[in-house]
Amino acid sequence: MNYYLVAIFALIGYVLYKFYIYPLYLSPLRKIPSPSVDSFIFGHYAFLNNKQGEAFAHLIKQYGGLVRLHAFLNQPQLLISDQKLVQQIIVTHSYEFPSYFLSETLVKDLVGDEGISLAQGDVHKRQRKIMNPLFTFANVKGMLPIFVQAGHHLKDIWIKQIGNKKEERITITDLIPKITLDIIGLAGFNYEFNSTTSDSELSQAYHSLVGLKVSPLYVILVDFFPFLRKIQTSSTNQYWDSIKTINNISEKIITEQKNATIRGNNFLSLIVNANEKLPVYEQLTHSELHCQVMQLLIGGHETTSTALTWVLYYLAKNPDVQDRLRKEILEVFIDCNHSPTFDEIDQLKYLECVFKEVLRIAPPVPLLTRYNAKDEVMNGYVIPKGTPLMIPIYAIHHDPSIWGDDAEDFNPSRWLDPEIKSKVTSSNYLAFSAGPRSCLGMKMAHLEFKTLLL
Ligand code: HEM
Repeated sequence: MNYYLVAIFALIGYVLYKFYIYPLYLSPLRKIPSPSVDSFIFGHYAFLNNKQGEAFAHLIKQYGGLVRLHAFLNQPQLLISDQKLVQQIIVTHSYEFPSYFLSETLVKDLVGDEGISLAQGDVHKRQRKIMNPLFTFANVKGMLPIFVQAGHHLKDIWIKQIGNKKEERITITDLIPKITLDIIGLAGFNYEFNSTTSDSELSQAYHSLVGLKVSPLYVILVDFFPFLRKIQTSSTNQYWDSIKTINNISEKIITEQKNATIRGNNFLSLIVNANEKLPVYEQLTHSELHCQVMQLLIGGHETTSTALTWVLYYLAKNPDVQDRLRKEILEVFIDCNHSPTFDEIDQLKYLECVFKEVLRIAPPVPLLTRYNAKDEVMNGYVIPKGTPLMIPIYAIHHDPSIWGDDAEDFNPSRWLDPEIKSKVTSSNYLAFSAGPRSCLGMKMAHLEFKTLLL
């Protein structure tokens, strides 16, 4: 009996030490400024769960560029907005700060564990060396007809909705993700989702996967207890069925591209072509290629769709910006039926400002997460290896010390202001991140966004 009691006390003592005493009173991180912890179990989670971007902005203002926060069971994390540290983490010493995922298990299920965003160190360098030269404007220019056609399609559907039903309001949030999914299908791997008219098998599987409602607690617990995903429920069945369908179709797409005698100008074809010319030890393996399909699908459509949705919101709220943009576009495109060329789109300087401004005020990726692979010293504090590090893009993009007192306003003209231009760096404008892990599809997003707005 006494042994049981000792065991129970030892367990309670261990839990108290690991999840309360050590993180809050003994860890070297305790010296870093932090708001008081309001929940023994959830740390700062309740506070951060609500409007996270604004909560981070508030913390930075109050505590500075390096702030300690506590996640579930008080596990410490750092919020880093100090520009020198941001530069070190994502640009100069990027490979010493690998990506951190709240649930690596779920991410691996979803995109596979060999795609570029999960690859680390030398594997990432090798994958990036192959893929980087393919995501250029030269290749993206060839995709312009896909963007133009998608833009016309979107316009036709909206005109029909407004015209027939005489509606004053139409819902735009349903259609934009469908259009960007269709675009990445064609530009990414010559696959027709046709998601505005009918749901293809892949589109159904993809939507059923991303539409799954998963509680944040489940996301955390699944890394500790991966078997939770194997318990048969309607949600886990839907989860595995969708993953299986996506994997089967990705496999079919890759096999088709590999066997094709004439290859197109989509990213997968370009990758397969480049890959074949490399010595075997440098090539992407079959399963690495397989993972890139899901990678492009996820990276390449949710983000652009979010940016397009926000820009339409801000244009609706700011008719003066809308008028100025329309005027600029009409000056270049006198004939509405003329198909825009890359050079014409490139002339539209105010459109460029609108693009940059919407990604500043509403960045589709509002937070970058990393951890330090070895012990570090940051601003004089010792950071034990393995500490989760968060770079709050949204909060940095709303910092008045960089963007001025109107940081909260949608003001594309700020990008014409030489003072603001001189302050913008790769450590404070992070819509596409920066350094070796910066967005691979930035140029595509750029041209796709602008073409759809025309
Ligand atoms: C407005 C649109 C987009 C935004 C704001 C955006 C933003 C980002 C950001 C911030 C990252 C870095 C993530 C991190 O380090 O954790 C990233 C990575 C990535 N993006 Fe994008 N993205 C966009 C569109 C696209 C498109 C269209 C594609 C594909 C065609 C794409 C493919 C990727 C890939 C493959 C990575 C991983 C790169 C690596 O780890 O080396 N993105 N994106």
